[in-house]
Amino acid sequence: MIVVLTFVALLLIALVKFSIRKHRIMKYVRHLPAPFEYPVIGSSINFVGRNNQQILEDALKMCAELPMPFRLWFGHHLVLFVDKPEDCQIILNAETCLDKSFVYRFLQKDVALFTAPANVWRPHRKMLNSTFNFNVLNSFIPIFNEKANLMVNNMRKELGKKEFDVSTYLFACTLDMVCGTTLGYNVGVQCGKNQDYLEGIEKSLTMIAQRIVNVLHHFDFIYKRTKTYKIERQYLDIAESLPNRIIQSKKEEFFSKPEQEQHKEFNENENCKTPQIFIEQLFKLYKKKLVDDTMIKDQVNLLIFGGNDTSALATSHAILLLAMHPEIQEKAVKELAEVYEHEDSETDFEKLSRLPYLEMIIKEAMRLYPVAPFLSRKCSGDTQITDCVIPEDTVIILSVYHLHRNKDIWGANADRFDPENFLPKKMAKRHSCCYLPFSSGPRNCLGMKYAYMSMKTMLSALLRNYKFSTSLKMEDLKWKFEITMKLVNTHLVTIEKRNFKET
Ligand code: HEM
Repeated sequence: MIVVLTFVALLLIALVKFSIRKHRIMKYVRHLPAPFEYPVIGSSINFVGRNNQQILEDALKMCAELPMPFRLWFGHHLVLFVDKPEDCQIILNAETCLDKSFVYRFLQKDVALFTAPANVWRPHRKMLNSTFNFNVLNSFIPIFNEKANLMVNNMRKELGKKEFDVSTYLFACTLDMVCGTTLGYNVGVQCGKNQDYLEGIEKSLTMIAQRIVNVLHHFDFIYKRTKTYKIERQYLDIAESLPNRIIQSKKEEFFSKPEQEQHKEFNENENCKTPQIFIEQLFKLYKKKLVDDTMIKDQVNLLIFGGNDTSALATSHAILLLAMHPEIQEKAVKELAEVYEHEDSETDFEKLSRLPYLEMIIKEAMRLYPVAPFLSRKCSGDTQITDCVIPEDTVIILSVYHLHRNKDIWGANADRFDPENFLPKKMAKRHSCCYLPFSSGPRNCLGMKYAYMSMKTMLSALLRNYKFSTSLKMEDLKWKFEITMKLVNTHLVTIEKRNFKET
């Protein structure tokens, strides 16, 4: 009896506290549109029992129907959706919006750059910025070449066969690339090795996404008692044990080197041929006591997760769109023919920089199908945007998907695939925050330049060797939320050998 009474009393206190807080906060945002909501639980009930596809469809529909900014209550969280470039610019650059929202907690990497609270993130970002500078990236090109060539060779077995999911090749290739450049280790996924590692990464991201959309599972004391938690843990263990083992052995290798080599700083002016592996740069920071073991593990694991999933998806979308638009595919191949002598010529930085049309294709693919359709931040202090003051503690969702399809910005044909949208003269007239596939501001994607270089290397190798076709149409495509925006249909294409020299 006492237990029940205590529970009821605590519940009442919590409710009163919540009502006072809600009353205080609502005065800032009451004038904004909102979907239907129930007392106390707000709109969260609308998401209960919905799967990852329905959740994404519901969220996209809600954002299309309600003018932004709009507000909703998700349990005790006030959530504000925005999509105006001016608002995105304010939010992504505000000191008060540098923290990530509560959903990033479910990635369970509290000290990685991607998830860390602003005070932990700030010094780390400063230290890690240089680990992705131009010369370091340039040193990765031999790894990109090797892995992309392997993918082209592996894909040969699909010649003359029926439709296959091209993304399976791209996921294996980007994982080999990102492990090669991050860990300095050949995981050999494209050679059939460590398949469980790739599966572990994919499945754990799926499980984390399922947790995000299941409100009850947000509470650790409930979630940790579920079967889903045990399965997620198993996949995470698989996904992390390989990199953790490699980190350990690389660390021993690094610290057994002579002292002067450990301290050797990367010479930025050297045209380096040896890849500047990310983990070795972290060991140098470790030696200076600027990072510890947990940070190294979290940083590396999340970098591999993030770098692999995003680049593989964006490149798969680009291939699928090119398969749907043969005339654009041919135009891209014409550009490649002006830069490369043969279908198997190696790529280098100079060649990649002479492929503006290919870059416009990648940008257009990410405009229509942004890998991260929503970005989320937590407001740590009142922040003025165009239509309201965002109160402290609000969760902000930037709808990149709607920003990228806004007809006022992209014109009446915003839903069509047209790489010419990215002609410099057209982009010059648009707001600097009209396009956010890599976010913007101080917390933008650290790997943006890396991603463009790796995606261009993969696409240029594939398009020089194969002609892609598909029976899928843009209107057939169905999407689901799995941390990133994934294609339900899968990236089904057929390939024919391309006669590149005759292009
Ligand atoms: C097409 C490929 C990629 C896309 C679309 C992409 C997109 C993004 C986005 C949208 C963010 C911000 C997320 C947020 O604010 O919630 C981000 C952050 C980040 N990305 Fe990427 N990314 C890509 C590839 C990569 C690669 C290849 C790497 C590294 C090898 C990387 C490393 C990072 C890191 C470290 C952050 C956290 C930055 C910070 O908070 O300071 N990304 N990325």
